[in-house]
Amino acid sequence: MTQVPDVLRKIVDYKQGELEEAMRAVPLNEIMDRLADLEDTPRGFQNAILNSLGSGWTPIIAEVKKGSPSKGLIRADFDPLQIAITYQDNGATCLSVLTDEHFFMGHLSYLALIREQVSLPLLRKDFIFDPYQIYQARVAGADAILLIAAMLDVPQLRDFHCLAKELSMDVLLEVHDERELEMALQTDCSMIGINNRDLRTFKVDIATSERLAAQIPAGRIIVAESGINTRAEIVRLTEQGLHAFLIGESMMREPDIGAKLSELLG
Ligand SMILES: O=P(O)(O)OC[C@@H](O)[C@@H](O)c1c[nH]c2ccccc12
Repeated sequence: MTQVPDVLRKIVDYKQGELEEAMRAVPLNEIMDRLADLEDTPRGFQNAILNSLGSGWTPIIAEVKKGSPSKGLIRADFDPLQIAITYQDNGATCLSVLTDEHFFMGHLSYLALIREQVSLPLLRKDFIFDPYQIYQARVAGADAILLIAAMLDVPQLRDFHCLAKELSMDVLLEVHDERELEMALQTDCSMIGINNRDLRTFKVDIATSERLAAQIPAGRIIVAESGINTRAEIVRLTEQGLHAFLIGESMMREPDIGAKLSELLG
């Protein structure tokens, strides 16, 4: 992990401690028991995106996000369930739920809370570096997980993808530059997310999506992530080959979240 950006390094170091604590509180064998007791199967995250695409609907993965290290508190009146319902009522295809507590003000329990009343597929948005977190995601109610190329190596990406698939979850594999895209293309993850936010500087440039999308062979679903604010940007990115859009902040900042989502959908 020599090239891991500083922020990411800091986050992973912190989360290592959190993970050890979680494993003491709920050991893996207990998670496995819960897994065996699960009655519902995951909702197809990737399929939902394909279905939207097939019917000419812009696939938006709407993010339930209270804050972030770069922006601090984004939304003070934060009711994760109400936000998820609003996203569903206004045409989101999938939801992304931040489950990191310390840096993003999220919580693992939001997945189950939302899952009970909202039928859209849910992505666990977190920093995954251990198989325990993948089992934990499934038991908590996730239908898909995020894997970040900047903090993993190719064998880990392959193994974690495999494990997610065994648990019937989909994977969104996030890249930010050519080196990470190269890694992603060495796996058979079919959904690649291009993060427009540079984790070294926090600068956002949606041209990153356009540049990297052009280098992805046909057959993969390409998701533009971060910094998307307008319908015009979505239209432009669609013309450049982007298939789906992961959007948080620009909706979280609006008093009327549903109206903003409708505007983004065009
Ligand atoms: O709020 P934005 O700029 O619309 O971005 C959403 C999402 O892409 C961003 O939250 C994100 C992308 N990759 C991540 C990895 C971890 C935590 C968060 C993220």
